Amino acid sequence: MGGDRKVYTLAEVSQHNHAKDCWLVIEGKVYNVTEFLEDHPGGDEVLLKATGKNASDDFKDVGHSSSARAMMDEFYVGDIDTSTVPTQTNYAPPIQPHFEQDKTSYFVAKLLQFLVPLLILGLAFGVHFYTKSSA
Ligand code: HEM
Repeated sequence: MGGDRKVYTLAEVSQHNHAKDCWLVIEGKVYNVTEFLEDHPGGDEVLLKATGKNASDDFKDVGHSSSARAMMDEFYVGDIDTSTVPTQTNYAPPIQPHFEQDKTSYFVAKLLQFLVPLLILGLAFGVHFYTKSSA
């Protein structure tokens, strides 16, 4: 709100990280919640811990009400330069390489585990009958 809509870097916002001067970054916007710390139903501690980073997920995880969202306008001081925020909220599922790999070698190993004892058995029988008939 107000006349000067500013774009801040995360480094700038991060300076305001204590009880007497507390700024938050939520969904691309910068909020000065210093005056709100004492009144926040979730307490000042969580807000102070959410400074210096993208607090969008923290904010969303709580499931804030629409009236909580409406209150935010009051504290809005500007926007964040998103290029200065290291981790975006886009969630990338972890890659599990050992499950995605080619399964051929695993299959061959299983096949051998099954065939080798059979081969040995067959060989033993073969030798047994061969030696018997030739004796
Ligand atoms: C400008 C930003 C924020 C505003 C205006 C705000 C406002 C509120 C309001 C009005 C409530 C009461 C419940 C509701 O209406 O949803 C609430 C609860 C809560 N808030 Fe926030 N909040 C803000 C940011 C945050 C952040 C960044 C966090 C987490 C790091 C947080 C954590 C919580 C928690 C844990 C509660 C639950 C309290 C309880 O149910 O006991 N809030 N907030």
